[in-house]
Amino acid sequence: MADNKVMGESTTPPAKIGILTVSDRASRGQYQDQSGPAIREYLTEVLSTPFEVDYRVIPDEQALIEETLIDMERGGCGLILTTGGTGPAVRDVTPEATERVCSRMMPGFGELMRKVSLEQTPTAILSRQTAGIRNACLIVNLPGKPRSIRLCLDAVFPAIPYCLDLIGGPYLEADPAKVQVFRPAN
Ligand SMILES: Nc1ncnc2c1ncn2[C@@H]1O[C@H](COP(=O)(O)OP(=O)(O)OP(=O)(O)O)[C@@H](O)[C@H]1O
Ligand SMILES: Nc1nc2c(c(=O)[nH]1)N[C@H]1C(S)=C(S)[C@@H](COP(=O)(O)O)O[C@H]1N2
Repeated sequence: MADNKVMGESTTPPAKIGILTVSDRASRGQYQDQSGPAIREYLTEVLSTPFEVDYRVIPDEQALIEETLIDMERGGCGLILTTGGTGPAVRDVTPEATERVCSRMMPGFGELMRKVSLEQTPTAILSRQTAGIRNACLIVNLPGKPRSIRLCLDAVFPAIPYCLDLIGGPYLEADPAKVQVFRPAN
């Protein structure tokens, strides 16, 4: 029994998680990206299963966002968290890129993040953040503001491991003291 557990643990590869910062200015080095590192810090804090990160910073160019999401998914990412480019400005195109590469959308993620964000700031209504599924990969948009990252992830993270189970993605467990993930008993 114990041997099986050790064998199982040693053969399960770490989950691969993409962190994609979409920001013209961060990609040009005009300011340092804080939102991507905030996502990585959050994952490190809450996840109790091993994971590795594919982190990239790119400008708000729809074709490039699509190519990068596809490349991350083909590279084995089972979860991709984007930040930035969800607003109404002309160059904000992350939701469009997400929709283009996904076969199915998961609108509940954006709805819940906007709900909790609106409790803190009225400008949350301006985020068009969404989520969707490409093959066995879940893509979730977060707003660009560094302070939005923890709030939004605290709201939707409980749903992410079970969603990944259902689409054949990587198995994730979280520290229950940090995030209570929900999985039905059967
Ligand atoms: N990834 C980030 N890292 C650090 N600060 C950020 C980041 N994204 C946004 N911000 C901060 O939030 C402010 C407003 O965010 P907003 O979403 O409007 O960014 P933006 O102006 O669209 O970014 P960009 O022009 O670089 O694409 C920015 O001026 C910046 O101070
Ligand atoms: N939690 C939270 N959500 C938020 C914000 C915020 O500060 N906190 N900023 C809003 C603002 S001002 C904008 S314009 C939109 C889109 O931001 P983005 O284009 O950087 O994704 O997210 C909104 N959602």
